[in-house]
Amino acid sequence: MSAQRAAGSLTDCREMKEKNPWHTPVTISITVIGVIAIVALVTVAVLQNKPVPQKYKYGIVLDAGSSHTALYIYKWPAEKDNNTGRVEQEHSCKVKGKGISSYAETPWQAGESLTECMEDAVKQVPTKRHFETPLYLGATAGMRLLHMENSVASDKVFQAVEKSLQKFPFSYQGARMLSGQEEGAFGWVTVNYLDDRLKQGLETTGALDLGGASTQISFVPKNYIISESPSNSVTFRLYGNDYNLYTHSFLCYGKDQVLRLALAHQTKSGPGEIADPCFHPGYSESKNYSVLYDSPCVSDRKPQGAPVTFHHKGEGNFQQCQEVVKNVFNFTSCKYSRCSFNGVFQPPLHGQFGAFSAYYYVMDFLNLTDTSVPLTTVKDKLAKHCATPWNQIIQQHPEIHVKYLAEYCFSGAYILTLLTEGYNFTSESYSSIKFIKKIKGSDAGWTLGYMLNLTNMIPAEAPDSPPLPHAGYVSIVTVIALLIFTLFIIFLCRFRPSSSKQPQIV
Ligand SMILES: O=P(O)(O)OP(=O)(O)OP(=O)(O)OC[C@H]1O[C@@H](n2cnc3c(O)ncnc32)[C@H](O)[C@@H]1O
Ligand SMILES: [Ca+2]
Repeated sequence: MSAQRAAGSLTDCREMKEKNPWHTPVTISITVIGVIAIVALVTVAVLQNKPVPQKYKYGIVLDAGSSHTALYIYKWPAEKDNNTGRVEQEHSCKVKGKGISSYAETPWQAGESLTECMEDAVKQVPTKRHFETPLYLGATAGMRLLHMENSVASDKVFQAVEKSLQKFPFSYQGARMLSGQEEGAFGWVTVNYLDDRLKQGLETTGALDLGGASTQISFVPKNYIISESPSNSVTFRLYGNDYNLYTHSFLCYGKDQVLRLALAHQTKSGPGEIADPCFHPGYSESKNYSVLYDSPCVSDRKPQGAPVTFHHKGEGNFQQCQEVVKNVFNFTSCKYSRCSFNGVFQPPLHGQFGAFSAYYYVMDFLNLTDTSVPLTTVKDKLAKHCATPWNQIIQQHPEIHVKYLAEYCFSGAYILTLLTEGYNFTSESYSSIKFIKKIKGSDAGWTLGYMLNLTNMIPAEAPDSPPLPHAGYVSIVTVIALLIFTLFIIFLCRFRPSSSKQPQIV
């Protein structure tokens, strides 16, 4: 039946065409107008929704660390700063010289030291964006120690830095000291933001940061209540998910301060010579007692009647070095259900970890960033490195700073002891640590998390579902246009204007 009807209507259409050829002026005009209208509709839709060249906004953060200062420039799409655009690192600049806390006696030099990188930033950020680009400086453990030692001196350093930064055309937002808790938490935010774990609500990665003067551990424990030590708990609501983060910063447990602690332990009785298992055989340097003890981390341990200098000699014995390093930890007291060291609460480790800063520098130099290598092999490799004569080490690595070269054996031993004895990583869980420097082109560290927080760039609630993507939009408009076109042709075919039929009937 339906086939007959279809055949019938085809015949009708043919008959009509024979009687009323399609090329009458009216039909041609209507068809041309229809086609033009549809082409115009599709063109406008495509052009209107075509991605325009991206414009960016910028933000600058200065990381005033204990050993040095670094400047980071971040950028994000200008139209999407309502929490949907991705923030990424555009540029970084390493300030020449030491950290700002080292200018306690000449504070103006702390401000001066930042000039070169700031001038670089002026060139990197497009001029028309300068005035709206926020500029932050955050100081970490070096300034915390200076503040403890001499708060007047630390205030003067901040004033000098502030004066220097305000001279630049950016939107200066202040220079301040971060608490250890903030440093740990923002490092965790950075790592998980860059990995897209927060937006997607995926299981988060813990963050391990090893600086020169302090070290941080931050992770979300599994089914473990942190409330027994509220100072270690930070709660966040990000993209609609709640996070209860454990974080702790150990002041004086950065790699430079621990080296002082370890040396101080070996110079208890103030000898003129120290045979140090953590330095290479053949290493021999004359060092100053007052320089070694010039830090609140060790100042109370200075031996009475010590000579002015001591002779620091390398022995190159990894096992003995580990024993020396263990002495800087206190494992005896713990008033909580469980502790890491020095009586600090720590819940059981959970999940994957990203280890950055000195963790990366040291393990990268030692070729030990591959954590699929068993811990025993790591220790064997480190033992070999420590036993290598100093003159051979210098010859093999002429391009590396001698101070760093001399300390890799010690630093490697410290890192392994901190991870295993300090934080309780086992041979199995050690493989859950990834030694990282950058994630998708941005440096791992607290600065990005700090800026995201201060600019409210991570919303507490998940943003509304994104609008239709460009391709989807164009496809839908094209399909609708084709449908209209088809209906139009059918209409032309079947319902011709009666005025053109009339004369034929007559
Ligand atoms: O977090 P704080 O404690 O304030 O310190 P920082 O921010 O200055 O610390 P960094 O992470 O920059 O560096 C950590 C340590 O690594 C050292 N360091 C930097 N680059 C290194 C490299 O290439 N090899 C070895 N050590 C390096 C540096 O001197 C510090 O002692
Ligand atoms: Ca740091």
